Amino acid sequence: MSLPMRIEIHEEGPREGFQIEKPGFSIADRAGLVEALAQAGLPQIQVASFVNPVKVPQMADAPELFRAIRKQPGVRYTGLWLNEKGFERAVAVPEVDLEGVLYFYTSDAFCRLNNGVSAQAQAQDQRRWVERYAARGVPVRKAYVLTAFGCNFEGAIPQERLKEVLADMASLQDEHRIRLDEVYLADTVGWANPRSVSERVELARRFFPHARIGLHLHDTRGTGMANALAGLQAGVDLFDASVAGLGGCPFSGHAHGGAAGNICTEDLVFMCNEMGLETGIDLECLIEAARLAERIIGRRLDGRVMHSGSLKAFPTRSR
Ligand SMILES: CC(=O)SCCNC(=O)CCNC(=O)[C@H](O)C(C)(C)COP(=O)(O)OP(=O)(O)OC[C@H]1O[C@@H](n2cnc3c(N)ncnc32)[C@H](O)[C@@H]1OP(=O)(O)O
Ligand SMILES: CC(=O)CC(=O)O
Repeated sequence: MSLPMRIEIHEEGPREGFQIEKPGFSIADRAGLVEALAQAGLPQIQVASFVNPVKVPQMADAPELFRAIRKQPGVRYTGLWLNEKGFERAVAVPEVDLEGVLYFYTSDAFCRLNNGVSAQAQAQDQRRWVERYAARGVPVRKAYVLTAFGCNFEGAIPQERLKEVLADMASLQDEHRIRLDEVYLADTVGWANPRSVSERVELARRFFPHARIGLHLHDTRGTGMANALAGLQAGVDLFDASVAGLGGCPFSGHAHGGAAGNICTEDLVFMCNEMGLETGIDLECLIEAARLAERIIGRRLDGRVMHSGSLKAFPTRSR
């Protein structure tokens, strides 16, 4: 398959990144980071989640954060919620660009920890979410399969299990006469490898031939960028990523307690640029945003290009 020429990258850092850092980062700093990311040309930024503040205190001030951001036209500022209470809290904040997203899990154990229900109950509940969103006039175009490759509690997830989940999603789509335009495979805890990425993207395409397949990759075990490349080679043109490689789910059972960040936005943009793939993102401006994230967090972050610099400093290099 030929490489897609234009790649769409959605930024997850303000939500994914800060959900796993210690609580207490100021609204002003986090709003400033969101603004810097928008300035760099990220078309969609996940700002915060509306989850149980007892479980994730880092996100307790999501409404205030959304309100503090000086928004830039054309950028979508999104949020995440996992239950009705969270959705209602998000609806009450007009600054949130609401999108109806469905979440399916292959791993029952992870679903129980993260979402408080079995994977089967969660899948069943997605039917009710379609109705909830319809009642609020929020279109449902997007679905995620979490732990689409593996899970620290259940181990490697067989393709057959992913197939079951995709088949269920496809039947929900038919039952409710909706169209999932974007179907994301999420490697929640870094179990994917380049081969499984190409095989599972292909599998997802068989169930959703008209949808764009997206990838939400974590670089827990160092295969993140190789997995992204495998995605590109399989024709994927839609990625979630996180500035400076921040991120990770606090409920995913990391063996050593460390953050297991998403693939790094500026490293992905750098790779795309060098491969001649268009992202619409200003890399130098994004590197500055990553350095801002590092100053806010107060320790060296995992991104590579933010430390090495891009190749802009070498103007005579022939390509
Ligand atoms: C892969 C990823 O990175 S996903 C993002 C990372 N993961 C998460 O953020 C998961 C966080 N988990 C949660 O928010 C929760 O466990 C949920 C939403 C899944 C389920 O919530 P539970 O805590 O089991 O809800 P439950 O219905 O038992 O409510 C317990 C209390 O929390 C409150 N609560 C529950 N959800 C929310 C919410 N979204 N916002 C505010 N308060 C909430 C309830 O009102 C209740 O309060 P009370 O005791 O004063 O009555
Ligand atoms: C929504 C997510 O955060 C997805 C994941 O990491 O599995």
